[in-house]
Amino acid sequence: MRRNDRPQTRSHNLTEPILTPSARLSAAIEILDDIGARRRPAADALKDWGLAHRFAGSGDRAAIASLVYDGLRRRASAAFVMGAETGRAVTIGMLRLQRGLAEPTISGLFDGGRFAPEPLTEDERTRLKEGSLADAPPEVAGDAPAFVLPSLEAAFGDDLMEELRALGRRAPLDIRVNALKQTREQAAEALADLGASPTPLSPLGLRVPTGEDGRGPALHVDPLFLEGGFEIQDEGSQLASLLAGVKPGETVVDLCAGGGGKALALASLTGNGARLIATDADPRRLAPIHERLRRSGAEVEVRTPRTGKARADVLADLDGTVDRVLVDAPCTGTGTWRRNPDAKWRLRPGSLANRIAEQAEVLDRAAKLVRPGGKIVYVTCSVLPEENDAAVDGLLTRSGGTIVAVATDLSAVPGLSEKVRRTARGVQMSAGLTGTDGFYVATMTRES
Ligand SMILES: C[S@@+](CC[C@H](N)C(=O)[O-])C[C@H]1O[C@@H](n2cnc3c(N)ncnc32)[C@H](O)[C@@H]1O
Repeated sequence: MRRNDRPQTRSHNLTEPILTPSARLSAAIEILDDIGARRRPAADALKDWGLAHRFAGSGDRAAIASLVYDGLRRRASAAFVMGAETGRAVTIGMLRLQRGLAEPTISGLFDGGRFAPEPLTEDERTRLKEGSLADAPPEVAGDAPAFVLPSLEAAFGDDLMEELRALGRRAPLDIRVNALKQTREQAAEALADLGASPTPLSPLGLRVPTGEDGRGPALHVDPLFLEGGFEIQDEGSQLASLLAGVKPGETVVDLCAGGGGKALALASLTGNGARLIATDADPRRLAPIHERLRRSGAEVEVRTPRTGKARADVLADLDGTVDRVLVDAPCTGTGTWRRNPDAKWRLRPGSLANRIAEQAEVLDRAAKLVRPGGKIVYVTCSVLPEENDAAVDGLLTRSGGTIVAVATDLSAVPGLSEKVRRTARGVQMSAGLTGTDGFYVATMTRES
């Protein structure tokens, strides 16, 4: 159905703004202070602010969220330039570093009027004019937690600063066209009024332009989305699905299926030609998959564990028989900092250690499922070698030689081979090199 033949329920359908740009800045400052003082997730702080300010329109809320997330993207560097870690300092520094506003424009917004932030002080003006990151340490200039810097250096080498800067930018808004419903060209035509254009690497992807403040159209209420014509999925996640190399006729287990992003992609890629079985340790994470399957026409057998510990039972009949096991592992998500900047400041050494233990657990489970000659495809959205090559090495060692690493076939994605970073065991996508989230993919096979 062509777009203009049917009711239009989408586009930038946010309510008229009620707050002035200055009042939105005051709100963002308040929320950033709340996040800092109570160490709470940004989403919770934004929700609470919205509940306490019900008069604000959805357009206001979206703009304030965009300011808060931009502030989090540049939290360390903005604080360095402004010489303070308050919500106000981070917001002012962010307006210059992230949004490229000059001091007079920022001064104009901080006019001290009703609901506006207090006027800039002399010190703030000077810092805005003269402040620089030239003397900032890499973790500050690159806005990353200091404790993961050695891992990031190991991952990126000489490209460290370029990659950190790329991770500090906003992510593009990408969708994966559902090939079970239409071609990419047909979807692009249907979404032409949004300006959707092909993604650089994924043959299934379309990129939807966003506004100056990073806000995009409300795709989740788009008629084509509601008909199952596309899913919102970063290009890197689409590429990881393609690199899984699933072929029609195979029996495939998606061991960490979560809400089903990759399971849906695999069904679409194979034209429902593979036997796909999806499960997850957490039934709540799996729950959205049912509605997504209905919408998309994807055929996936979902096996829901009664509790986390019961998941082994739901797959017990498949041990030693599976052609391909996709392990889209729980990870720190360091490769997704562009879209989830809150996560980098919430990351702790303990949470990294927990994810590494979970990765070993799921890989061991995958090793039991795969048949001799079958493949395990290990995927993370992390750029930390501890969660990537080291996790693969761990399984190879524990398997006593029965599981071996093989090259990941990149031929499904023209142009990727020249762009992607090769590691000892797999391939690493990154914001700097492939322009995607930082997905890692490694392939292993069972020899006997
Ligand atoms: C990266 S997310 C999966 C995302 C999903 N594949 C997608 O594309 O939308 C990782 C998932 O692993 C699950 N998980 C964690 N430990 C697990 C385990 N031991 N066995 C199976 N799943 C596990 C988590 O509940 C989480 O949903």
